[in-house]
Amino acid sequence: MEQIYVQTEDLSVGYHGKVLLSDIALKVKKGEILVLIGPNGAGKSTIIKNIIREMNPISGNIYVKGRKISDFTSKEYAKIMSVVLTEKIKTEMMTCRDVVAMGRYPYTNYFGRLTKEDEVIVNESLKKVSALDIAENDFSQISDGQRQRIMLARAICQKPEVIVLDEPTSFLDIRHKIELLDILQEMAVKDNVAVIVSLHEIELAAKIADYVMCVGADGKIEFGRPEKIFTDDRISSLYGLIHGTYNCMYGSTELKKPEGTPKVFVAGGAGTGVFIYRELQRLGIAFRAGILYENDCDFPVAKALASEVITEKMFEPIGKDTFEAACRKIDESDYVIDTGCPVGQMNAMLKDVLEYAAEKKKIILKKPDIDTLKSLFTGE
Ligand SMILES: Nc1ncnc2c1ncn2[C@@H]1O[C@H](COP(=O)(O)OP(=O)(O)OP(=O)(O)O)[C@@H](O)[C@H]1O
Repeated sequence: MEQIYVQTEDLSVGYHGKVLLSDIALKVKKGEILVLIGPNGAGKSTIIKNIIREMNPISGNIYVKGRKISDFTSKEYAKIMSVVLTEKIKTEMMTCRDVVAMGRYPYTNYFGRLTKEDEVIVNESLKKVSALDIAENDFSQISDGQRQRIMLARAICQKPEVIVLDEPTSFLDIRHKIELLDILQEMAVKDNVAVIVSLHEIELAAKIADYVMCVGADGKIEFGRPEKIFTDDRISSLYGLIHGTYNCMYGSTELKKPEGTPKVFVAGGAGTGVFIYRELQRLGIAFRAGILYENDCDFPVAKALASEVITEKMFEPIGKDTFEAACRKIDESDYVIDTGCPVGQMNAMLKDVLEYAAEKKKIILKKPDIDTLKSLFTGE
């Protein structure tokens, strides 16, 4: 039977009696990953601090296994829940192995002595986060990313039923970010752990979340499946994106489009345009792009950066109307960039577009490198 593991009821959280967030309706089952996303200062850590009992709710309740969290003893809670926070823990003369072993304390005897089995678990946890090589290093003298992995190993070592992590990827390089997410996924799927994690990398959140909680700067909270939450408009308004755009499907960001009247037409497609569009953006040169299908991999970047995109319906040959629309835009341009898009039956008219540009004596740049564009448009 599916079991709701962590759940809130009429929960309000905040500081010094002042409510920061209210009506927090959160639930996670065993084997599920809940990801908290939202802008800086919205309150993700505050929710997490209430779940891990570092703070008390202003009102309402949090339940784990159907029991109010305030009813658990510290040792009971430590056996169920492990926590990975970003803040530095103070340690004196402790090796990384010692810190990881602290995760076994809820299970050790009064003197905190580790059994052989505990030691095996400590080793396995160090191995899981690829940290065996730094196991004997002084914990206070390792990098931020290494420290984050050691703290994860400590949490794994605890063999929890719930793991709560606040921005665990913030200091990790891409390899270790992926490893961390892989570990969380494995804990959820194989070990049936309930995972609650806050992330700033929304592209990663979209990949591992079973459920997402968006915490808005205005205190608005939304909870749902990733496919409902991750829409370009929602993410744009959640983070107040004004200097660029975010594409949920590809998990990519683009900076803002160049302003001004476009004098460049980029004839691209099949991924040949992306670097040209971005270079024009860096140079601040407004441009038009075409003729692209909306399912072309150049399209999302062109849509984000070009002043205008001439498109054709998916899976249709480029039609006469679209060709003529492109020609009109070429008339208004001084330069036409041929990005070298392969031409086949469907987009055969792209060749005609380039021929039209030649007839109209436009300056045609064929597969220009970035230095050529730079010297042409900036004189450098
Ligand atoms: N100890 C505190 N006392 C009073 N206000 C606090 C305290 N800690 C945090 N806040 C405030 O509570 C709000 C939410 O902070 P919180 O750390 O929960 O946000 P967050 O969503 O985790 O942000 P970030 O993404 O930047 O880590 C912020 O306005 C912050 O300034």
